[in-house]
Amino acid sequence: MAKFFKPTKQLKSRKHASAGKQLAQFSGVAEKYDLSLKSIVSNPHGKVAFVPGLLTGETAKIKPLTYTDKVLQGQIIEIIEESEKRIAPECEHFGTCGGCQLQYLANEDQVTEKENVLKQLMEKQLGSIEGVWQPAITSESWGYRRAARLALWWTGKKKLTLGFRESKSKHIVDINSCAILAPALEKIALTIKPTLLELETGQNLTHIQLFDLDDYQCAILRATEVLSLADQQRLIDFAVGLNVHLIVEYSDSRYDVLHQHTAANGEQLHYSTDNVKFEFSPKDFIQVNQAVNDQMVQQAMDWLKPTANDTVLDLFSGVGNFTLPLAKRSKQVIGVEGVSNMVKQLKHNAQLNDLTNVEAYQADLSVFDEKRPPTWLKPIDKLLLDPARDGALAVMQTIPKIKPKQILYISCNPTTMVRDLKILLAADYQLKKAGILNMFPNTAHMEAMVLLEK
Ligand SMILES: C[S@@+](CC[C@H](N)C(=O)[O-])C[C@H]1O[C@@H](n2cnc3c(N)ncnc32)[C@H](O)[C@@H]1O
Repeated sequence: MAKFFKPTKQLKSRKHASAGKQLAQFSGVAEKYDLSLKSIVSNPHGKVAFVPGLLTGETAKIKPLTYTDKVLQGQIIEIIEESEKRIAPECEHFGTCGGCQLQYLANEDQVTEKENVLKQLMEKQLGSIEGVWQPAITSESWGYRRAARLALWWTGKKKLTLGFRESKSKHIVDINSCAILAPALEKIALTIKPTLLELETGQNLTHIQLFDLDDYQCAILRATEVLSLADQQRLIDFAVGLNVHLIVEYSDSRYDVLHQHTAANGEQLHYSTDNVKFEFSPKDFIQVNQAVNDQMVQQAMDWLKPTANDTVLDLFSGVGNFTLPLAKRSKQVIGVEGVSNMVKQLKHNAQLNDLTNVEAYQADLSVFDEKRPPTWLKPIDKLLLDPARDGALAVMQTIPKIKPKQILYISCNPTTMVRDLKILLAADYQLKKAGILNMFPNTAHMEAMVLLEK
């Protein structure tokens, strides 16, 4: 049968809508959540209406923003009937700042709702998950971020906005508080501003990166041009006052340590988990919620149970967050990571912790060439993979070649995780355990850990 090209209807832009082609406002009931915890709301337009900020069961007056034939994205005008689960947001920047959008739900309710949507997705796509579900890994809902990057936006020599992006905008919210940061980092972010405003060459500064390390805090100011000597002295005075390890890093990667914290001792940035020390550079990926990371690594070891006879493959290994705890318990561990600096860092971290049974490879795991199998591809006993949001579709092709008895999949995107798990189930693996990790409380981000066995 001939197929005819049918143009799809474009999303109506806000501009278009405000020009008179807007769908009528309506009152609707929030019926259930989607994967990003937006509510799906009943509506008279015959579309699936997604509305953020609404709890299941609530009735609200909704303004349609954009729509296609089937889907409508709406905005709350007024909540008519509130859920008893709704709580007052704690942060004064709620609604403007792009972060922490779920703070109208208590932490335990956020966890329950995230679990519910993931369970429903897995049951729908993968079949029964009876007996598989495990308790969630959680942390305090505030003060959990041990690393953060804040923007500095100058609109004149003496006008500085310091904070995070506004929701759906490039503008920066000028923060007076940020309860999501570890308290020591919040203190630096808030107290450095008056010093920055005193600088004569302050407009050279574009960002501040903050790290709450095992034994001290580090601030890295990103600069486009060298700061004047007088400004460097002002920053040194600030860093000495707060005892912060302070670095200015320039666009060409040169950097000056303006104040050396005594605990820094010329070392790199570092964190510890499972009695392993991990050094990293500011550009490397690290897990930002230490409490969840500590539990996540322990649970990975408990579920995968590496033994002294096992060869384990750790894909998307970063600087070795799972590789090195695995190496402490296994015969051999192979770590594979795409960013070559992180591969170097992983090798360095293995040495730093006297682990001699680690091999580390750089590879792009989003491609798999059947004709040129990579050097890291060899038979193994167990596989751990912790991909980025795209998941690990290409890696699925390697599974029949390496034949792991067990696979531990850690995910930050349920959609790609379920897509990949379907392939593993079709290859005769069975789901044994699954649960969520609430790595980012007060946000809709969802992480999960799943164990499969042949
Ligand atoms: C979610 S992080 C996990 C890192 C590490 N397992 C940890 O816990 O810190 C995902 C890692 O995958 C790496 N990565 C992303 N895409 C990749 C690709 N196509 N090939 C190889 N590595 C990739 C990233 O650089 C990052 O280090």
